[in-house]
Amino acid sequence: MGGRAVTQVLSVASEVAPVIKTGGLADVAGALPAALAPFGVTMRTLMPGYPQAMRMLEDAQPVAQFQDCFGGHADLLAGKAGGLDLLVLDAPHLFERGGGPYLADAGTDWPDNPERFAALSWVASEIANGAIEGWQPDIVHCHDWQAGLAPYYIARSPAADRVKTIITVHNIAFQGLAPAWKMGALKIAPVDFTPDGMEYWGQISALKAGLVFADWLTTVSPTYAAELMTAEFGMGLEGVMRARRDSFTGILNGIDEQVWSPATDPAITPYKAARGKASNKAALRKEFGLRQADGPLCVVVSRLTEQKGLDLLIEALPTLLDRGGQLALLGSGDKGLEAAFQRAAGPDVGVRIGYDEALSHRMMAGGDAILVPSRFEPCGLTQLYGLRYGAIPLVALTGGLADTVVAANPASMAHQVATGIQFHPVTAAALADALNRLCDLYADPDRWTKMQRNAMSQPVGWDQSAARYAELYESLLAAR
Ligand SMILES: Nc1ncnc2c1ncn2[C@@H]1O[C@H](COP(=O)(O)OP(=O)(O)O[C@H]2O[C@H](CO)[C@@H](O)[C@H](O)[C@H]2O)[C@@H](O)[C@H]1O
Repeated sequence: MGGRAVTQVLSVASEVAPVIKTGGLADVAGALPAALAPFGVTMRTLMPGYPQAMRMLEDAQPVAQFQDCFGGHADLLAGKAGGLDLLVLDAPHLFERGGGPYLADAGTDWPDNPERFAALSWVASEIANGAIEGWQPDIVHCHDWQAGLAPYYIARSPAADRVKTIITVHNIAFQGLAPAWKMGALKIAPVDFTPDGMEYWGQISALKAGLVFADWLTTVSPTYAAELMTAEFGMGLEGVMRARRDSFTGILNGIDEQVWSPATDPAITPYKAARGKASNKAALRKEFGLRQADGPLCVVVSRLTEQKGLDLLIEALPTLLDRGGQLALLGSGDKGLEAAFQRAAGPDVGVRIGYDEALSHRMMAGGDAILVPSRFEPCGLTQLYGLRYGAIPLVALTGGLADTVVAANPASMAHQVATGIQFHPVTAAALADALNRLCDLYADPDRWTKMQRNAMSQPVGWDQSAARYAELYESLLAAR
C-alpha cells in the first residue's frame, strides 16, 4: 500500500464466524480481518479454544504457553480456520466442555465465566507484551465484555506505552459482572476497584474496565453511540460513556457481500432483480406450510430476547393478518416468546424455533419484508441482509436501525432513496400502524418495486466502515 507500514492488530473476541456464532458479534469479528486487509491492516484474531475452534483449526502451531492460566495449563495455538488467521487459547480447564460459549446446556451462565474471559483478556495482554516470538500488535481491538479486561491488563503492563487499545461495544446489556471477592483470582489490583475504575455497584464489571482503560471506545452505529450516553440506553454506564465522549465514536457494521449476495447465494434460487424473488417466496411459503395470500410475506430472523421487541409483534400480529399479510419467523431464546409464537402458528404464520443459517438466507430471498421491532439495536445485521435481498426492512427508529434504513415518505420516495419503514415509539400500537403502512405500500406495485430497487442498491458492505476503523488505528498510532 504505497509504502505505508502495515499496521498489526490483535482482535480479541469470544465468538468468531464461521467458527462459532451466537449472534452478530461473531459476524463482525469474522468479517473485520478481510475488510481491513486492503487498508494495510494485518489482523489476527484471539479466541477461546472451544471444541468447535479446536476441531476447525488447521496447521496449528504452538506459539506460547502459560503454566498457570487461571487455574490450569494453557497453550496458545496459531492456525487458520475459515480463512481467518487465528490465535486460539487452548485451555481445556476453561473451554473444553459441551454447551454453548457462555451457557451450559441448562441455559444458565457457566459459573466460571469471569475467569474464562479474564484468561482470554490476560493472554491478549501477554501477547501485547511479547509472548509470541516475532510478532507483536500495535493495536489490540477488543470486543464486548469478554475482552473488557484486556485494556486494563495492558494499561497496567509495560506494553502500555507502545500498544493502543480499543473496545467496541456490540451490546451493553451484557456487562461481565463478577463478585468483588474474585478480584485476586482475576488479577485485579484493589486500587483499580473503585467507581472511577471497574467497580459497578459493588461488583467487578469487565465491560466497565474496558470502557475506562481503553484508549478509544467505539460502538457499531453513530445513533447508538449517542444513545449510550443517555440513561434510557446506557444501562447504568451512561456516565462512563459521557466521561469518555472525546474518545468514543460510532462506526456502522457492514455485511459480508460475498456471503450475502442474492446473485450467487447457493442457499436460494439466485436473482439479480427483485422480480426474481417470486420463486423464492413460493418455496418459502411451502417450507413454512403457508397458504397463498394477497398481503406481504414478512420474515423475522432473531434471537428471541427482550431487546428484539418481538413481544410487540405478537400483539400487533392481528393487524398484519387482517390485511392479508403473513409471517415466517426463525429464532430461539426466551421460552415464553418461543411458546407465544408457536401458539400463533397457523396457515398465515409459520414458526421455526432453532438456529439455521441456510434457512435465514432463504427467508431473506423469499420474504417481502423483514421486521426488526427492537427496543434497542446497536447496529443490527438482518435489516442489512434484507436491504441486499430486496426484503423491505420495517424497523424501530433506534440505534443502527435509524442509521441504515431510509424511511419511506413523499420526499424520500420522490428522490428514490426510500428503502424501508420506521416506527416510533417502540410500542405495539406504533408497530401495528407501521404494519398497516407496509401493507399500503405493498398494495401499490409501482411504489413497492421502486423501494425494492432502492433497497437493493443501498451500500451495505464493509468498504466505508473498514476505512473508518483503519483511520482510527492510524490516528491512535500517530498519537503514540
Ligand atoms: N435463529 C437463527 N438462525 C440463523 N441465524 C440467526 C438466528 N438468530 C439470529 N441469527 C443471525 O445472528 C445475527 C444476529 O445479528 P444482529 O446484529 O441482528 O443481532 P445481535 O443482537 O446478535 O448482535 C449484536 O451485535 C451486532 C454486531 O455488532 C449488532 O449488529 C447488534 O445490534 C447487536 O445487538 C445475524 O447474522 C442473524 O442472521
